[in-house]
Amino acid sequence: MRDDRTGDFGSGTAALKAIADTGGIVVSGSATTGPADAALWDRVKRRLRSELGEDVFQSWFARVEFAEADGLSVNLSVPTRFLKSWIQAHYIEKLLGLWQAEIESIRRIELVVRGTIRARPLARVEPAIAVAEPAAPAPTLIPAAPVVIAAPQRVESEGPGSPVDPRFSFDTFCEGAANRVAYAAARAIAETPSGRPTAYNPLYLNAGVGRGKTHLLHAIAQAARAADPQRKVVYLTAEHFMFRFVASLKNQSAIAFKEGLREIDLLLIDDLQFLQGKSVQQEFCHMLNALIDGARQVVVAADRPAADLETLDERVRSRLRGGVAFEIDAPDLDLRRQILKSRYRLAQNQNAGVAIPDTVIEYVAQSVVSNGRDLEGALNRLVAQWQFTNQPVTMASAEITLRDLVGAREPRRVKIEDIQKVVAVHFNVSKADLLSSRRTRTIVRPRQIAMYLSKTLTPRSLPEIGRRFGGRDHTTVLHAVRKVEELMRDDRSLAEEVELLKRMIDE
Ligand SMILES: Nc1ncnc2c1ncn2[C@@H]1O[C@H](COP(=O)(O)OP(=O)(O)OP(=O)(O)O)[C@@H](O)[C@H]1O
Repeated sequence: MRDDRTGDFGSGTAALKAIADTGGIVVSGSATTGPADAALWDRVKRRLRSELGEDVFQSWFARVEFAEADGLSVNLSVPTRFLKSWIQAHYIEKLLGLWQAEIESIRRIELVVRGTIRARPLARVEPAIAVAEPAAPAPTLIPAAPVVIAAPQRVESEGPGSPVDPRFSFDTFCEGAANRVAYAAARAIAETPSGRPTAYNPLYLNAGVGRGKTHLLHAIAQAARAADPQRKVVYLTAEHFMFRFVASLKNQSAIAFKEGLREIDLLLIDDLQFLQGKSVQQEFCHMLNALIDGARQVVVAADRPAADLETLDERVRSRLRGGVAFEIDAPDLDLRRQILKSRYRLAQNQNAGVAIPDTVIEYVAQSVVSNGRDLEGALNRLVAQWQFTNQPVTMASAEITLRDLVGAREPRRVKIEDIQKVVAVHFNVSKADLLSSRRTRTIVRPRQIAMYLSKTLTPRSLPEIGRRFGGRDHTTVLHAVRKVEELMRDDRSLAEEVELLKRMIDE
């Protein structure tokens, strides 16, 4: 903690000096914090800034805070796991060196993620960290109404139906392994003329939240009406059905209500799990029987299999069991990519100039694995971040914005084989190419990146990494590591690509 100018220890740093003078043995208390330590940290930051440049400093260190220090270690706190692993991988030696210039006895820099921030409502977006602003602005509050992708334009369906959202069409529905059968059945129903119900009657769609049940029902309703405007198509949520039924009893129009329902050609019932009440369920059962027996098509969607709808009348359940049930699974990676890309195209049409790098879209696809709604929510947040901060969306800022959707996960032990596999697939080369002595550019760069990742993600030594890459010398590995670091400093998109690879390896 010597003052650069005087060579003396600054005033107020007595505690740390005492520790340093005892060769790292803590004299009193296990750690010290105070204005003097903050001054030391300021000095380390000044050095970082001048050695790394303002841009790099702002990207990675502007939100790092000094927590505490003892004679052996310095604890710094960072806002995210991402930042922790980034600094750990790239700057830990530099930090250690700078701290040792202040206190010789320091042996370790500990990075701690600050208290996990509670899940925020979708409307709140934190500022990006990877921006060259002098200080991070306060969180920006986005108006609660959806501003990014236009709000649904609801239109009333004919007769007793619930509103249908024109955006939820077959054109905007992405098909994948998780929903292929349900999608095919939905299309067949929409295209089959009235009076000739399909083999799936009733069709029962079961899926966890946000997996596209409502979207498919709305798509069927719209496509069926477009194919035959005379066809009586009604989309109804179970709640809407209950509301209409109870209201009709009250105003003594129950008979007209029941007759109206029985004339339907195609009935689509959503969220059946919410159907409550004995008389409502009885009426529902009568309607189901009348329609199916009268060769009309019925489609029902719920968030669980019919057998698990415990509050549902056994007669309704049994009638549903007489049809065909399909489940929509959680989207796999390919479907997640499709959904994101289609939503991103929509967002681009509605927000001129919005730019989210491919690597960030891929990051979202890899890390938000739950359902279509969360994917949409993630994309909305990124577009909102871009709108409200006026800063480009980067991998680092996306990680912060989406941290509660992505969910915390302990890093797992990475193997060199995993790295070679992921890098080979990503660059479309074979693992044998990576280990070979071929020196074509298309192989050399992936090989260097794989070596760099092996050095930063595993505890393996340079000679060991060299051995695992076809028996190369440790100096070759060192050269590769330095080369990739140098390239990443000048080429942000390469840096993001490498960051993406890290995440894929950590999957
Ligand atoms: N395969 C998909 N293709 C395109 N968009 C999808 C797909 N799956 C889900 N989505 C989108 O995700 C959001 C949620 O879907 P939807 O409302 O249909 O889910 P749900 O299964 O009805 O969920 P819940 O039971 O919570 O109502 C919608 O905006 C929808 O467009």
